[in-house]
Amino acid sequence: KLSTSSTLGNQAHALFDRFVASQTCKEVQQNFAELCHHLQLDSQDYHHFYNKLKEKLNYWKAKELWQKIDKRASHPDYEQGKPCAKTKCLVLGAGPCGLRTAVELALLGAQVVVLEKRTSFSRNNVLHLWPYTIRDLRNLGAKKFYGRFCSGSLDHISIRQLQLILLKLVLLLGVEVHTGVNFKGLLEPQASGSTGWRALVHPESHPAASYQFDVFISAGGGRFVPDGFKIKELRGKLAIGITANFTNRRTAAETQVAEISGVARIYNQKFFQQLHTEMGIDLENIVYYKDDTHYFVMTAKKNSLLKKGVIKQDSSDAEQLLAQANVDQEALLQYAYDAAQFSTSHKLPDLEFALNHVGKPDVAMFDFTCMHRAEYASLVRERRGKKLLIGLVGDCLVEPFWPLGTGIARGFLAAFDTAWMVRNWGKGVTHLQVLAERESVYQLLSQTTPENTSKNYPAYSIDPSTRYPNVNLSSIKPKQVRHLYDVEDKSNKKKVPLQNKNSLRRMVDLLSWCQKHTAWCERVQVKDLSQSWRSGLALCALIQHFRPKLIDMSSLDENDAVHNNQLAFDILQREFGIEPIMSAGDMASSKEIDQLSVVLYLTQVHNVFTEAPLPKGKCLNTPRKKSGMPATDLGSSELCYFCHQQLYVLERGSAEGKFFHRSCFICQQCGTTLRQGGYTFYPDTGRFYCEEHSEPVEEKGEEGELQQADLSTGVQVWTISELIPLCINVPILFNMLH
Ligand SMILES: NC(=O)C1=CN([C@@H]2O[C@H](COP(=O)(O)OP(=O)(O)OC[C@H]3O[C@@H](n4cnc5c(N)ncnc54)[C@H](OP(=O)(O)O)[C@@H]3O)[C@@H](O)[C@H]2O)C=CC1
Repeated sequence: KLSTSSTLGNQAHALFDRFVASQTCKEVQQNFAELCHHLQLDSQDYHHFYNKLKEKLNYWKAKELWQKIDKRASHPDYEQGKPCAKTKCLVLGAGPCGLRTAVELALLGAQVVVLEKRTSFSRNNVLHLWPYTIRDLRNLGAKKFYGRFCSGSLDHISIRQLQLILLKLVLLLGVEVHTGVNFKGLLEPQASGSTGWRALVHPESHPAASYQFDVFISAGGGRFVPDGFKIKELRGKLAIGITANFTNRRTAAETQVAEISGVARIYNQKFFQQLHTEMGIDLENIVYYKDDTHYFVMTAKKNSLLKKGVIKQDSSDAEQLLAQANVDQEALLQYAYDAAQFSTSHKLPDLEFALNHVGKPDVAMFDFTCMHRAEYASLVRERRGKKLLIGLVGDCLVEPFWPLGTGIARGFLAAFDTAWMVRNWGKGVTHLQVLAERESVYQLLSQTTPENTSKNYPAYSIDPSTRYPNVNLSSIKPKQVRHLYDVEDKSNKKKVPLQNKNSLRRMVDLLSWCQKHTAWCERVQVKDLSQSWRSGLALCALIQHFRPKLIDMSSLDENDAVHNNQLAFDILQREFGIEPIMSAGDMASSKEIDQLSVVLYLTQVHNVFTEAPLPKGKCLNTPRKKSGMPATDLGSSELCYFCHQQLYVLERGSAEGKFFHRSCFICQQCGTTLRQGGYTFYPDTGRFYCEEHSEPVEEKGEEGELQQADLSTGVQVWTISELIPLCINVPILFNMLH
């Protein structure tokens, strides 16, 4: 039903009101389309869209919003949309960070297309907002879109409400947003030179497939990192996060219950002790926020989860520990319910779980033991003379530890920094300078807190110097980021990254380290970093030297190389999470053992046993692309199980005895990236599915062809998981930041 203004005859005003008040992603899109239709506006005319809308909609409510947007758009940084007037951007992901970046890119004058695979915004979880984010969103008209936005002293918002606000805003700015579209990879410009960079999407026939762009922003969340980016794994002490959402009926009783903006164990020992004694629930911390739901996020101790039967069986491997099959869902619901009740003194009446996007009680348990951070934030790829700037924002840049409440603040900082980078790009700054400046700024991101960022919030802009005091935009020099420029050479072969000068030195160091710690075993003679490892005895000897309880070498037969290697691989994977370099069979029988693979593997072994990386450099892991490498005989198991392309150790994941590129490990039906312990495997067909698609669906026709096409486009894969043992003390960090 249209509101009163329509009865007065002004349908456009009513349509605008309806658009502003929309409460689902679908409603926003439909109401926007209707508004455009009614005003005869072409939403694809991105350059003039906003101004034409302003001209045609002479409505006081809209004008209030235009004032805010105009004020922002008049900032000198945007130069009235000139810097990026010729820039075309593709943003992957309509999470808060993708959408916030899209706003900035549109203000810079760029054409912006956003792709999002979900069709609804269904995340109840609530984000903590730093003061600058509240101000930023208010200045963009957040309160016009969502009246409750940060009223009083509130400093948080549910993810879905934030997405709704930003979606409305980007649409008004002429951004195209396509939901229900899955980004599958980048398509290089064609040989004929007739096309630029495009995206491979599903459904394949979607119009977004023909969009050509020169900037690609990946904001696909924690699980989506585009090819080419190195990822650091930050391994901390075991940290198990639980989120729970309960329906908020907004009754007087509910309104009165106080929020908990961060009760950390060392500050409120009595509370946690009582919780433990009375309920058997042992937590490190707990946060409670009210929004559309009553949202709780807590870090729980493993023992209490085991005692309460939430986790069925103990395991030293966090992934196994929290694998779906090892979690009793009912017990988890009870645990979260009890924690919520106790921490609010049982004052929330009729507590009922809110439902998540699949209609189940919205409670989830997450592993924060390992968190990921991209080693760099940007790169430039050039093919057939066409350059593409790629940037990461949001969780895929720095995965946040949710209870710390830093995620969205750092997410927005990165969105601004990325916009600044695109501005430089649009203004024709050389690609190495663009990258060097972006990386100089990125250095600061992980250390930012509300205390060490500028307090002059009104001055905040996309210019990093307005936000980071004393930032040095040229702390990284263009020559230091050459490796982030990925260009094919004239003979059309991919460039091989330069070998690190220190590599040789470090290989010698690694060899002597191995010799020193295997010298005790007469049966082992380490002469090199390849053939000497064939029998498996050298590896077993290393393990016995450092962890004598894990292995008994006296029982091993030198001639049973398969068994020895398997034993060593299993121990190192189980105890330290080091993935095998190849199958034990191939290690024993392949013609030549690849030295680089052995070096990379032993480097990880060295790091876990000494708890320090090799000196003189961070790691030996030189990223390699699939093509353009010197030919090495890596044996048959070195092909990816899924795409049959060559597979190097750093790209490798394994499950069910299969080896594959991590990026190829996707659900056969929906293409979602699969996680260890979060898939279903069908031995008969050899196929893997996500948990939602656990029934094998017969593939036929176009669907089947698409799967083939996805894999055969040969997007380069050189994502690297580097093991960096970092001791993150969660409660202490938590306290520092709250
Ligand atoms: N407190 C909490 O519980 C949570 C908080 N956050 C917070 O949200 C904030 C912002 O996160 P942000 O970085 O924007 O990421 P988000 O995860 O919010 O958004 C990314 C979006 O991109 C979609 N996507 C991923 N891969 C593809 C693809 N290949 N094609 C199309 N769409 C894709 C994702 O869908 P899908 O999700 O289906 O993969 C998701 O909707 C952070 O502050 C983070 O801390 C995020 C998650 C939970």
